[in-house]
Amino acid sequence: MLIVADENIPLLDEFFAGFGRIRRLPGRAIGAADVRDADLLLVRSVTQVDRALLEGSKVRFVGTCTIGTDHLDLDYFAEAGIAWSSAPGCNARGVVDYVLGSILALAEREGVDPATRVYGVVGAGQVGGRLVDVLQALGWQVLVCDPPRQAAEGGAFVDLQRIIEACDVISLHTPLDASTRHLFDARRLAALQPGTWLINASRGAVVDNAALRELLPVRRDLQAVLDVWEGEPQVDVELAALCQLATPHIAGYSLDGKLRGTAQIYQACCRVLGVAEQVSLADLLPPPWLGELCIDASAEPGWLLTSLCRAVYDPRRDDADFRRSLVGEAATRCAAFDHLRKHYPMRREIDGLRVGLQGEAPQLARLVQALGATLV
Ligand SMILES: NC(=O)c1ccc[n+]([C@@H]2O[C@H](COP(=O)([O-])OP(=O)(O)OC[C@H]3O[C@@H](n4cnc5c(N)ncnc54)[C@H](O)[C@@H]3O)[C@@H](O)[C@H]2O)c1
Ligand SMILES: O=C(O)[C@H](O)[C@H](O)COP(=O)(O)O
Repeated sequence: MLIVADENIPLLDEFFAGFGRIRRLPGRAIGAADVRDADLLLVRSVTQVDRALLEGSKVRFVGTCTIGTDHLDLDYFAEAGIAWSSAPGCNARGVVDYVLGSILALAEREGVDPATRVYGVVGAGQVGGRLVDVLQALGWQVLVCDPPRQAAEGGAFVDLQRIIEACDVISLHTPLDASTRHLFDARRLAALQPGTWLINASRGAVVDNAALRELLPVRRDLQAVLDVWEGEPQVDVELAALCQLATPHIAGYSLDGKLRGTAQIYQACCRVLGVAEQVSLADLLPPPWLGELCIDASAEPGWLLTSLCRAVYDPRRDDADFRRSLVGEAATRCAAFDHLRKHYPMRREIDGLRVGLQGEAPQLARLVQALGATLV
């Protein structure tokens, strides 16, 4: 069996060598000739997988080690009888850590207490749903907009207009499809309330990038955080310069999230091929560099919040690395975008962090648990 795989999928050998020969290629360069004799195709978000790539090939299973599926032509897969799987939720916690880190960075810069802001989460699935849980567990006020879930479940959802009118911080977590492309268009962007923080770690085109670039210089009160960009790996350099935080699509790039993505596709592959799973992610995850912290009961809650989040992840380093790369010709910048992602530094998720409290401190204990760290 021949497996064609994006070379940036971690643990390819550990999970897939048992199935056959692996042909590794840069994801953006995978072409029809490369996959013609392949049985399995394993990709990340940068490979468009459609009729043009697959017609005439032997491929019978496509796995994307990502949450997003907007690079897959699912209608064509159905028509051609090609099985497929994504990795739902694999890196959702990493994105939550990114959003929390961004909120804390902006709060520090602006001199505001994040607990006093009203949060709006647009899209409450794997990522947005986890974010809502954390914000609510912290005791912060959150409004949630998710029309498909509202239609299916009823309950306490609000519409987008209310999010725009009532929220100080708006975080976007919808899939990219025809209904969400430019969900935040020029009109909605202009309607943002004074001082709004807008965070997009979903897909670039959920926000009209050109409209945001036009708006930010005249609305200096708005603060934008962008992890995703229309036309990646090309990035609108002017827009990036106007953002408070700008990063190269790494919000979900925790090691745990990436390895989980590979493991989920391996499991899907085993189901499709009708073979028993032989490899377990638990045996392959290395221990975190930071395993345990000991906190005194006298600690101030705001300090603990920031310290725990930043001990795990602080997006300001990714922002700094990305800004340094935004120089030179477009081709150089595109290469730098991919380079930063390919050589992303080690980052773990907060649930691998054990926190000991010395003394009685119920408020601190609740905070540790709200963040998802393990209280010991
Ligand atoms: N930046 C990153 O590194 C990164 C990492 C992971 C996921 N993502 C992206 O984040 C997004 C969310 O991922 P997810 O796993 O939570 O997806 P999901 O499918 O689990 O959840 C998406 C939610 O959005 C809702 N939704 C759909 N249309 C909507 C609309 N018009 N308005 C409001 N809500 C709407 C859906 O009902 C669903 O509940 C996707 O675009 C995904 O590709 C980015
Ligand atoms: O959809 C996802 O899971 C994320 O956007 C993920 O971080 C994409 O990573 P990539 O496949 O581009 O390496």
